[in-house]
Amino acid sequence: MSGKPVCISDFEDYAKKFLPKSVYDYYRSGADDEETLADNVAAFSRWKLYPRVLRDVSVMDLSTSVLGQKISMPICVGATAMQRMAHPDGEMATAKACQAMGTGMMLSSWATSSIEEVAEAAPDSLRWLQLYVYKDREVTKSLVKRAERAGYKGIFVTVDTPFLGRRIDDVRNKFQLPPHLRFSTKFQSNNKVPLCSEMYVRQHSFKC
Ligand SMILES: Cc1cc2nc3c(=O)[nH]c(=O)nc-3n(C[C@H](O)[C@H](O)[C@H](O)COP(=O)(O)O)c2cc1C
Repeated sequence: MSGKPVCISDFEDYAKKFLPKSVYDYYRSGADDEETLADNVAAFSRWKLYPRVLRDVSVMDLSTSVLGQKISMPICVGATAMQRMAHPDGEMATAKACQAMGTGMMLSSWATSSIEEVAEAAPDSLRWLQLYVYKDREVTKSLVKRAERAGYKGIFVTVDTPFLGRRIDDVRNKFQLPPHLRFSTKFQSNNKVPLCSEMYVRQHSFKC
């Protein structure tokens, strides 16, 4: 790659060159044999955009709405943990970019910038909070309250992590959050990837 990255594979090459190996591996890798990761990539490549010719494209509008909020295009940023490992501005920079582009961002429960820092950095951005349901319901409640106070417009409850998938690269690298960073939810006392089975509800159902 020469010059600035222009497509996703360029960004992957760029990240591989500049990030510490364990950080790059965390962002890149999937669980076990990475079959689901490969399936997801294949699924995206099955989407085709059909060109339509002889249409008036002098004015183009990709805007749509999600959960009642207008966004400039049908693309938002999903929850992705520990963004300050890649850049000191981390999640705050992502929120600013989403604000500039007029689209939404979901802040991870494993963010390295706090709910309030992200809101302050991009006050006009459309923000949601991704939430794991903690066994300690007071912890869960306080996260929801903080998000509400900081102007987040919704909560996305993640229920697929009562156990974390075994990411082989992370096991090999003994991955943990670099010592200069902290999990911003403050409910994690060390830099190890949260022990989901200890902290989070495992009997997710409509009855729990
Ligand atoms: C590096 C990385 C970190 C992620 N962190 C979170 C997270 O903290 N919380 C969460 O609910 N999902 C997390 N996800 C899952 C994504 O939000 C998303 O659901 C998943 O990557 C599938 O979407 P995709 O096919 O567009 O990548 C993460 C994914 C990646 C690749």
